[in-house]
Amino acid sequence: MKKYAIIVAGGSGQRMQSAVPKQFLLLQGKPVLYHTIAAFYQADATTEIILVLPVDQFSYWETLIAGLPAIPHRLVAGGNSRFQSSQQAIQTLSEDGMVAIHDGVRPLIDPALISSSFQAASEKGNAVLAVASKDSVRFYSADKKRFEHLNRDSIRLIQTPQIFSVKDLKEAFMQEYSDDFTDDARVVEALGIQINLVEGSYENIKITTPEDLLLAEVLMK
Ligand SMILES: Nc1ccn([C@@H]2O[C@H](COP(=O)(O)OP(=O)(O)OP(=O)(O)O)[C@@H](O)[C@H]2O)c(=O)n1
Ligand SMILES: C[C@](O)(CO)[C@H](O)COP(=O)(O)O
Repeated sequence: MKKYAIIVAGGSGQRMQSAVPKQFLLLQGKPVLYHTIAAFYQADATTEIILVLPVDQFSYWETLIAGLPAIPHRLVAGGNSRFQSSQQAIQTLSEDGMVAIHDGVRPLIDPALISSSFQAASEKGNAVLAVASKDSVRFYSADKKRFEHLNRDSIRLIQTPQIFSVKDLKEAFMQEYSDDFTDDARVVEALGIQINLVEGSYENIKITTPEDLLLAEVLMK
């Protein structure tokens, strides 16, 4: 089975507010993004890795990785939204197979979890990583105009990678954009396809705000 990994890193990192785009910040002396693609390469070196970056960051990225062990990958230009960034990469897929879409800023993904998730996706049609909430949860009731308690056992926090067939992704990303397309699973689900959640990892954090980088540095040791 042909495997692809689309690593989306086309965002602008507004919540991080760093001078250097967050995907290029260093963890253990290497760019966040390098750790991320290395995990997919380590999971299976035959996976075709597609890296989505803003086009004006292509040359900076090439400079950054020049002295590091080479990991084969190709670059695709990102779009204005995460949906568009995934879409641009999906349009370049030429063979049937399974595709893991993963946030470039989740560098702590475990290669073993990547492999087991590809296996789950090939058996069930798709696989989306998720973890239970460790905190109590409330949701806003627009009717009652207040936050109400929710049983946390009924909640899952969604992570990446999210793995689908090339066929389902190509069809899903022909749909018109909707505001609730906050992840690729929601786009595929909008076709009427059931999403198969698999156990993610609390270490698979997304580097979103400055304290996440400190945590990632500790977890990586
Ligand atoms: N137009 C976009 C927006 C986001 N992403 C990617 O989607 C992942 C998750 O998004 P997030 O953490 O929100 O990154 P940013 O959009 O960069 O951050 P922010 O929302 O704080 O601006 C990131 O790897 C980000 O680069 C992308 O490829 N293209
Ligand atoms: C895809 C994602 O990481 C799943 O948790 C998340 O939805 C990305 O959201 P963001 O607003 O782009 O950070």
